[in-house]
Parts: sequence; C-alpha cells; structure tokens
Amino acid sequence: MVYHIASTTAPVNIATLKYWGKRDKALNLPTNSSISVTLSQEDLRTLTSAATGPELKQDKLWLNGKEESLESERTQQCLKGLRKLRKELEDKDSNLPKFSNWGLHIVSENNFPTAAGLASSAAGFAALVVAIARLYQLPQSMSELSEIARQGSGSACRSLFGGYVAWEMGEKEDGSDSKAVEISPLEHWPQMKAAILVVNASKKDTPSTSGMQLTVKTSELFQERVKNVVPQRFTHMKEAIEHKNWPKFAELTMKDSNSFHATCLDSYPPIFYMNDTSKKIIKLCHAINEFYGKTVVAYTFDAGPNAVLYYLQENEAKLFAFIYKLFDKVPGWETKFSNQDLQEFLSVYEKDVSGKLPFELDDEVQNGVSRVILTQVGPGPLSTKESLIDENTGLPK
Ligand SMILES: Nc1ncnc2c1ncn2[C@@H]1O[C@H](COP(=O)(O)OP(=O)(O)OP(=O)(O)O)[C@@H](O)[C@H]1O
Ligand SMILES: C[C@@](O)(CCOP(=O)(O)OP(=O)(O)O)CC(=O)O
Repeated sequence: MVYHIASTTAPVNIATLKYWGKRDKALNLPTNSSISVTLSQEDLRTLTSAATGPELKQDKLWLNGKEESLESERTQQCLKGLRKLRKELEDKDSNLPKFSNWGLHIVSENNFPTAAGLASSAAGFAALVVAIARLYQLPQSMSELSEIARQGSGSACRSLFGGYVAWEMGEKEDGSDSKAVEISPLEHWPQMKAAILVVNASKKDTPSTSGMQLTVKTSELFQERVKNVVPQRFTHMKEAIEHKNWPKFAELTMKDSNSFHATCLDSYPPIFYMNDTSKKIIKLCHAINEFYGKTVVAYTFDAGPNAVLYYLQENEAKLFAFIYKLFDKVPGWETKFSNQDLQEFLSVYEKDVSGKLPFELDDEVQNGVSRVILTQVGPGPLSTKESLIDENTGLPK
C-alpha cells in the first residue's frame, strides 16, 4: 500500500524578550508576551515527515534515528488538536479519506544537538505540527497552528514564522488568543546575524519547564518582571524592530537576558544556567561595545550556558576581530569563511585593536567553548520534497 506523506523543515528561534513562567501549565499559557528572531535553517533546522494510512493502528515517532515515546502529555495535546481540525474537515466533506481515524508515523531529524539549550524543542514541535497540518491539508493559518505548537513547547509557537516574531500572551482562559504573530518579515531587516558560542553541548541540569515553575512559585523579583518590566519592554522592542533601531534592540535584548537570569538566581533554591564562561562572554561583549564607542554586539542566553551573539552584518569585521582572535581554535568558522577571510579578521585585530585595549584579552575563555555556529535571521517552516519516510512501508527510510 502507498502511504500519504508530507514533510517540512522548521527553524530554531532565539528569544530577545524571554518567555519564562506559565500561568496555566496544562495549556502552556505564559505569564508574559515574548519576542524572538527566527534563525536560518541552513545552519539549524528540524526536518519532519508525517505519514498516515488505513493500516496504521498506532502513532509512532522516530527522532534522530531512534524510536521515541509519544506518550508525553504535550505531544498528545498536539496530536489531539490536529486530529480535531482534520475531523472538522472530514465531517464537512464525506469524500475526504478518514485520516483522523488512522495512526500517524512521524520521523524527525535535527541537524544539531538535541536538548542542549539550542531550542531543539522549539524547532521540533513546530516541524511536527506543520508536517501533520500539511498532511491533513488543514486550512488554518500559521498563527492558528501556533496555538497547537505552543502546547508542545511554548517557544515552539514562535518557530511558525520567519523573521521577527511575537508570542502574544493573550488573556483568555482557554488560551485561544495566546499565539504567535509576525512583527516583521525577514526581508525587513535581513542584516541581522547571530554567532552562537556553544559553551556546553551536554544535557542541561534544570529543564525549562520545571525551572520556570520554580521561579513563578518562589521569586519575588519575577513578579516585578512580569508586572512592570516586560510589558513596557515588549512595546519598545517591537518598535525597535519596526524602526530597525539596532542600539535600542541590542540594549533591550541584553537587559532582558540579564533580567531573566536574575529571576532564576532569585528562585529558591536558585537556578544557575550561565557558567563562568558565559559570564566572561558577557563582560567581553560590553568591553567590545565600549572599545568601539558604539553597540556592535548583543548577547542573550536561554536556559543554558550557550551564548547567542546578535550583530549586524556591517559590524561583522569589528566583532570578529575580537571573537575570532579569542575563539579561533574552535570549529565552525570554516563553514562560512575562507582562510583568507579569517586572516583578515586577525589583521583588523592587529591594526585597529592590539595595543589600544585598556584590558587584557582573557585567552582562558576559549577552553570553555566547544564550537561556534554562524548564522542569521531566516524564514519560517518550508515545505520540502525530501522525505524521511518510505512511501511503500510507512517506516523510516
Ligand atoms: N525533532 C523533534 N521532534 C519532536 N520532538 C523533539 C524534536 N527535537 C526535540 N524534541 C523534543 O524536545 C526535547 C528537548 O527539549 P529541551 O527543552 O530539553 O531542550 P532544548 O529545546 O534544546 O533547549 P531549550 O528549549 O532550553 O532551548 C527532546 O527531548 C524532545 O522530546
Ligand atoms: C529560556 C527560554 O528559552 C525558555 C523556553 O522555554 P520552553 O519553550 O522550552 O518551555 P516549555 O514551554 O515548558 O516547553 C526563553 C524563550 O525561548 O523565550
């Protein structure tokens, strides 16, 4: 028999205004709105294929070549939501095959480390929802589908759009107004780039879900953050994106990363996501901006020690004079630059920086970084002809 199959890729997004805290755990409703930049799928992406057929009795998932359980409440919520929408179509048109009664086979691959604080769950749930929505030929918009992806993992709802994205927290108890919307498409500000310094690619200590629950329950600072800090920052950051106001965008991004990590530290017992290397990178970014007398780089850290450095294309040589000088031994540079380009960064350092620095560069920081991922703002989920499922067997290829 031949199976019905649809495939999609989906991107990672890195928040510049952080989601941290749930007001409803079952529906995954946040305590504040958030904003993110979607990153290019050339560098970080999930590819997911979904298949169905009358002979499939059970739902199954294979992730990075291994069969994984689909039992988690969150995945079940996503599958339930998608089947409900398909059922509505089938009820209206009796000619449609009864996909909603059949099992699903889902096969997915991340081209980067899973559960390493690189937002794999965001790309993973976004791809899962979009692949099945396409298989089911659902008419819903990306914003509507984002309500389902949100229930898989909050940050996943933002991966349904490219460019600059907001997750509006909403007010309704049923969560029907808590969804992702596009602030600006990638074409509006395509000069935005990101250098990710992978500080520790092993599994993290405190998962985001339990970490944020603890913060909501125990941190007083958190109350101040959601009531007074984030609502204003949300408006200001949206404006900064709309006006391509880089210094403002950068300042708010850094402040919000710091504010989020401060609420983690204020949780009881405290949660530490950043390590000494992360802190050295923060100091370095401020020192770089001070050295040039303008904002060249903005850092942000999620629930782990990895640093995401946002910068504009026009400032690349200025930033890389420092970071290539410091991190030239770690892999990743060669994916985007020739040897000659990289030597150029060192000559900028020798010509413009060396001897003029009011501080010593700390070579030690290199030891805490294992890899650099060079990327930029990118598009939302993309349909693909590439399939991970064999159309004759319905099993992973
Ligand atoms: N391609 C995928 N398809 C379905 N589920 C996935 C996929 N990739 C990751 N996941 C789910 O997401 C989990 C990892 O989420 P977790 O939040 O621990 O890490 P992360 O997303 O890399 O980090 P963070 O969200 O803090 O940036 C995996 O264990 C898996 O359940
Ligand atoms: C620090 C963050 O990356 C937290 C992400 O949390 P998740 O979306 O992973 O949490 P769950 O909804 O419980 O799955 C900030 C952000 O991406 O906005």
